[in-house]
Amino acid sequence: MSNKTYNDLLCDTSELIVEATQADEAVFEAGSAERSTFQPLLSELRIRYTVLLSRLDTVYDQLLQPQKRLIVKRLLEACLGRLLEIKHDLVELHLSDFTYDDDESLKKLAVTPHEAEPCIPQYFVREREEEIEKRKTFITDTLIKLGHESPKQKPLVLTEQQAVIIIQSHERARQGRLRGQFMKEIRLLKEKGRDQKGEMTASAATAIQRVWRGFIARRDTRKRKKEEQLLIGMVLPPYSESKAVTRSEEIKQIRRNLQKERDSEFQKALVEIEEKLRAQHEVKINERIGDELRRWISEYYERTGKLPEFPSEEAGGSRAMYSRQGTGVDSNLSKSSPVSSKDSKKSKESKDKKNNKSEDNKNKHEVDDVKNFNCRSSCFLQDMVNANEEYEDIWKFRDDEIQHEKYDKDMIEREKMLKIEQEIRNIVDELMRSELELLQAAFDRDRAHKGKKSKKPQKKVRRGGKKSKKKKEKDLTPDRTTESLFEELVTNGIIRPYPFVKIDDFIGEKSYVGSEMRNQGQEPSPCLGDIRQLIKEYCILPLGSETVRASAPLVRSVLITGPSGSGKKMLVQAICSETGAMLFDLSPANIVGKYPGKSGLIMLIHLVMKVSRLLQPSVIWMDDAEKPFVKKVPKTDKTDPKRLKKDLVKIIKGILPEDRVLFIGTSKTPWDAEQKLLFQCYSKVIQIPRADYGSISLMWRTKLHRAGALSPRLELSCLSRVCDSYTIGTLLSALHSVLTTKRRLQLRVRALTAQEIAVQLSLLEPVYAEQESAAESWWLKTPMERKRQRHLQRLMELEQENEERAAAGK
Ligand SMILES: Nc1ncnc2c1ncn2[C@@H]1O[C@H](COP(=O)(O)OP(=O)(O)OP(=O)(O)O)[C@@H](O)[C@H]1O
Repeated sequence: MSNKTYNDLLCDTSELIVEATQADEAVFEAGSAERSTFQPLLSELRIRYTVLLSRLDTVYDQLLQPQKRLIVKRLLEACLGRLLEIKHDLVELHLSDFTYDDDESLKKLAVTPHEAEPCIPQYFVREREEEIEKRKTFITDTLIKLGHESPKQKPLVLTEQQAVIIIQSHERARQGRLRGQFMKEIRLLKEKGRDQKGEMTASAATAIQRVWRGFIARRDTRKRKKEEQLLIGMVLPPYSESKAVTRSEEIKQIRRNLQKERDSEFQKALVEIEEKLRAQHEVKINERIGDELRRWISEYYERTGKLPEFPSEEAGGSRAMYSRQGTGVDSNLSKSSPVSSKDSKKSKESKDKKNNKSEDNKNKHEVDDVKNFNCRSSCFLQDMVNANEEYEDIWKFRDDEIQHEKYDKDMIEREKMLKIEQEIRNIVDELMRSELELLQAAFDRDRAHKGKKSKKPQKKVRRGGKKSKKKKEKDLTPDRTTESLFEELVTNGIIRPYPFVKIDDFIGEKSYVGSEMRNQGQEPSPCLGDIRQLIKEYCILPLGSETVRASAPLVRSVLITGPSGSGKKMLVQAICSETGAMLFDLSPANIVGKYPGKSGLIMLIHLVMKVSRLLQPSVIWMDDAEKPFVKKVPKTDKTDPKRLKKDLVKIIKGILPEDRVLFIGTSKTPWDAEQKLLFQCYSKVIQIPRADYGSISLMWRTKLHRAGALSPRLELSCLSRVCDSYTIGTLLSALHSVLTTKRRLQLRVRALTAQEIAVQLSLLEPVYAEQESAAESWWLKTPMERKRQRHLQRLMELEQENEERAAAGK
């Protein structure tokens, strides 16, 4: 696709951003309202931002102009951040982590449920490709050095003679088989000839013709039927990448390479233009600012009879001094965002409410809290509006096709001039400050006053005081390089390599009736597709971007639970792969015998916390997460699982918003743990539910199609029905045992049947009803679920009270 395609797409997206942000601001203006009012509004906004995210991702991935890309990235990150904020608002609204899309909103925006699932921006990994590759190679090399991992198998290298011998032997075998077949046919013919005495008659020729024509006609009909079924989507096309898709991927890659070229040209130009401008203007600007300032100070002195106070650099320097003494308040400073002004109003309202202590009002507040909802203020909305306005002002109506999407020199010059002027102003300000101090001292001496203390040192002390409040962790390894710490953790098996898994490979349908059920007052059970979306929203999207992680609602730790084979490990690997994260394995079984003793444990925790920050984004993973908190350790367990019991909370609480570090626990039997301690550690709990019919059916269709084993003879719906108590992992292992190499070769002549898989499945373990009911009753004890139940109960009580009051009034 061409530059024009992506520029047009960006233009359209910009218009959609205006629509979305206006709708968003309207929601903020609504203030506090009933919970039911917010549901469709927030759901619609979530879908809008999801669509925007995927459009902006496409544009950012393919756009060439480097300066335009900077704005697109700002838009992309703001959109991502706002999407996460809305998600957390929806969670607060429903008091459930699962947020089902409103049917009406989907229809209104003409979006399918699949499109309403957020995509993972490609830049998360693409912009760090080299770094990720280097780290992977480092891990593999270290492991090979230690003899843990066998080196990759080298491709088979043959001499010409060896190759000829292999081809010859295969060719001779083929000829032999052909000759054998030929001889067999001759023998059969001879035998037939012996039986049928007499010559072939004309009726025999007709019989042959009839059979042959029938065969041809049936074959053509079958072919036409298949084509028609393919056209209307009743049958899936054979699993092979189409040429058009391959070609479009190639073109995309060419554009990405071109993008890199444009970017390096841009970076080079930034340096060159800055140097040139400095050489031309530095001295002149220096003199101009100096003269201006001196003139202004002397005028001020003449007007007021005293010397002005010079603001510090953080307070804006001489620019702030002009605006403060001149027109009054700086217009920029006074301009506050609609969102924040709303907030201040809201906070004023809430303060007023607090002051009112009458009994009636107290009651009303409680009712308000239960029935009403208030959206949290946004850190991203204003930035998105600003970036979009900037795009509209600078780029929307410009035709860059002529310049082949190269950097804009004038823009760089303007920006660099501003930067240089600011830098010089800071230097001149510093000079002026000392000149003013000298003048003030001389002035005071003249008037026989004691010199006033300047404010600057005082401020310094205060600021220093503030900083010292922050507790600094003791660095136990101050003299070691990151590389040596990295190597140590790899050697000890704490940092582990992981296979590349895409989150979209986690197969599952979404719940299509979720929103409808909620409207009817029932709580729907999520499907596997909803779990995939939740993992994206809580784990992948915040971890991938530094800006988003710093300002979006913080999720420090997640507990993923589910029976064996439900895909817990797969999800952890997908989180790491999609964000290019380092995987630290703190599973009890993995740390047995490593870093022994109390001091060893302190060192282990220190290393994990330090290196995970240095190599961020990082995922700290603990399998069998319930084990540190079990009440009684079985005697057969030699792993000392309680080693980390006391320190886990410390590790998790030590993750700050600016650290792109996520703690993930996975567990098969979370109910074995002491619940209070478990929930102290994990702020979010994701339980993988029993595989639903839709997800199982989708999984069979996808996997069998890929294996080339899908045929009309295979009863897919029957097969999906009998699989309903197995996890996807178990189903896949059954398929794997059925589809041996020999069976694969037979597929063309003997199609796979559901029975074959079902027989294999009967040998494997399903998820037993006891385990399912244990999981269900445990789920009711999770903090979010408890909160939801309390809320529902309070709502019912209030309704009852109202009814009673109404009855008493009558
Ligand atoms: N929804 C799914 N879509 C595709 N593959 C899946 C899905 N769920 C599980 N799998 C596959 O099933 C296999 C087992 O999954 P995994 O090892 O992640 O399960 P687990 O829950 O960690 O099991 P355990 O608790 O026994 O360690 C993996 O090959 C994984 O790819």
